Amino acid sequence: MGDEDWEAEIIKPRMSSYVPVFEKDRYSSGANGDTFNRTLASLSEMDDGSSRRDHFMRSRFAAGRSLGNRDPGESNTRENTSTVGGFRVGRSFGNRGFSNNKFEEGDSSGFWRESNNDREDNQTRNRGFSKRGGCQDGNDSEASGSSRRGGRGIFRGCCGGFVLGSPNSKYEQDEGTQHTGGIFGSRRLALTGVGKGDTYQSRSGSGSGRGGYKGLNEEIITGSGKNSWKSEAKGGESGDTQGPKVTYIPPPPPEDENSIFAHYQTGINFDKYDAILVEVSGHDVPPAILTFEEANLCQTLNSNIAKAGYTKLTPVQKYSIPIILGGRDLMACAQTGSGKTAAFLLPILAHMMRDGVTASRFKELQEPECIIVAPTRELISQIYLEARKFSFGTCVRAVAIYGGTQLGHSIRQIVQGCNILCATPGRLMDIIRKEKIGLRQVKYIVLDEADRMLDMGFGPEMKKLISCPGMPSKEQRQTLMFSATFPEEIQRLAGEFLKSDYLFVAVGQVGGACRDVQQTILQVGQYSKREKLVEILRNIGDERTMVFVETKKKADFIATFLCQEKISTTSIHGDREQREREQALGDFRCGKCLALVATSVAARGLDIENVQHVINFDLPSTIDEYVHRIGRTGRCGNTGRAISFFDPESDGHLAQPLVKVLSDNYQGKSSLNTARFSSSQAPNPVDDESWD
Ligand SMILES: Nc1ncnc2c1ncn2[C@@H]1O[C@H](COP(=O)(O)OP(=O)(O)OP(=O)(O)O)[C@@H](O)[C@H]1O
Repeated sequence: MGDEDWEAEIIKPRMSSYVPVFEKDRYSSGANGDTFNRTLASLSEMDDGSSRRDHFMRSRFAAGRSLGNRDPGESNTRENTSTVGGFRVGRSFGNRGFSNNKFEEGDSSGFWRESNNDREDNQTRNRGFSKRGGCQDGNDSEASGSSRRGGRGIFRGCCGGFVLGSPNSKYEQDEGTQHTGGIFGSRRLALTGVGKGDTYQSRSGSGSGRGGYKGLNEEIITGSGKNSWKSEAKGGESGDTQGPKVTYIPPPPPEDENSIFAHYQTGINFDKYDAILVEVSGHDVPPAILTFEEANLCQTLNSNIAKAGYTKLTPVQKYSIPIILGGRDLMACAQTGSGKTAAFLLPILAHMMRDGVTASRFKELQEPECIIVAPTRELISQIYLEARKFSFGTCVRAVAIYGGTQLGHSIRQIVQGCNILCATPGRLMDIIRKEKIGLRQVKYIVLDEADRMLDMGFGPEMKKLISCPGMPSKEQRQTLMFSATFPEEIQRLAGEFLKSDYLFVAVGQVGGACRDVQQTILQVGQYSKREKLVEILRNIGDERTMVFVETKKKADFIATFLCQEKISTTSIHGDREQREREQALGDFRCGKCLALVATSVAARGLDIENVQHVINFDLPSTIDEYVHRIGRTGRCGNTGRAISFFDPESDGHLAQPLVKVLSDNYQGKSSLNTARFSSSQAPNPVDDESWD
């Protein structure tokens, strides 16, 4: 594609922008609280197209909020409170050029064009494959569809290598779908070659599988590792109906204080959070706090905060904590890695301490006061660990329940006492349906990554949850929704779930990428991606990298490929057993594997120390997903890098929003919240994934 073609591509109006409703008297604030009046970010500064879109989106937003019995016109008069600071504009677009976010090679498209000779490329690959050896012909039938998982045992015996049933070009096209026999045949090899021992074994004592793949005496009795929330919701794990029965019991997390409070350091840009503009929309906004002391938390909480290494609030915490302490419903949107979890956990815990809840294993029915729902098992697990950390030494007990683990284990965890229930949607509904918990005491519902849950089709389940028998009405409970992106559907949901006087906190640019992540886009054709990936990973050396691909099969394939290239790699995706997923994360966290190949299942929320790089081997189908993925690096003031392979053939629809995200990050506009990119027009990215 020539430059002209490229430009033609990027100006195609494929995505719409979004502006939350901040109209008159808008004033904004930096997270450090000095105030100034600011006129509405001038829409006229924007091009006509975006102004029109923004106008459109504002109407949508107003409509969404009116669902909660609001006067439909109210959104336009909604008070907006903020303080100032404004974005530090120091990342000068002019002076530093693209030093923070790179469009390499500076052609008019701004994208770096890799020299790309497909024929040469294919030849190279041919050589590569034959050199690697281990390639076997055919036998695709073993790989096919539903029999694949049952076939793991068969493949276990394979000695690895790729199965090639076709020339490379065909193979490349099919790698995600056709040759799983080869992929799974080589899975064991992949991780065996990589792992220097099996961390899982040492944790669980079960399974002889190497490097995360299913061991011979694997406990899981399932025809599928894919225990989607849907199957669970139908009783899939309960044993009541047909479906896989999962017996995996996750190893308990370490209980010593050092492990509970283990944390990584905030980065050099942590203090720059203060310069981020914060907007609060709604009436009677409580003033932001500037220090933890101002939150007036009890001594134990303060001590836990100190032990966790938190000395200073992040912007989302400065605003959200007083709002939640004030009993208000909240929707908060803040950049990835900026401390949203503590922003909701701390005030909830403070209330619980004040109200005096006590977990007791002697209660006949456990009735949690707080339910936290998030879309993925790993994220729930992480939130649970945070809850356990902050509630350390208190009478509050947090419990995590999620799919892919034995239902009985979840129930046993609950009956030992449960004040804060952290759950994936499928498992939660299963437990509720089985009447293993009572809902009458629920005072707080937190929907983390709420937009993702909607994307995944959890909307009806979320609605079911709030209308379950016994669940206090929204007037009787506090409902909190958090995310780093903010599509319009979520605003509609907010109208249903939240009280009509809820507050909306937007930190930085809604839907914007974390500014501490240097973004690079490389134009790489499908057939050159693997070579490019290896080249980059070799240059990266010892630094931890997450590689995102589009499909589960491709994740295995690429992980295997990298292992064969002697790059220690593991993979995580929805077709892996939960045990395998946890082992993969564990291996990556502890540095045993330097690369983690993942599908979007790992795009959200995961907080892994020292992930210095994210590589989008395949770009996701939506810009929101892109923002979440690259947010796995550059967390908590640390810097990170994201490199994305852009294939004009398949990623054309992302060109325009990518350009916008990158240029917004550069410019450090003070006109924040002026745009975001709707994911609604893009295909749903979750088809290939299971999320419970
Ligand atoms: N005030 C603070 N001081 C120091 N560290 C903090 C503070 N707040 C949060 N952190 C740490 O920053 C990291 C990121 O926090 P968290 O996972 O809550 O971010 P997030 O905003 O939820 O990210 P994402 O959007 O990706 O889910 C965590 O390791 C957390 O412990």
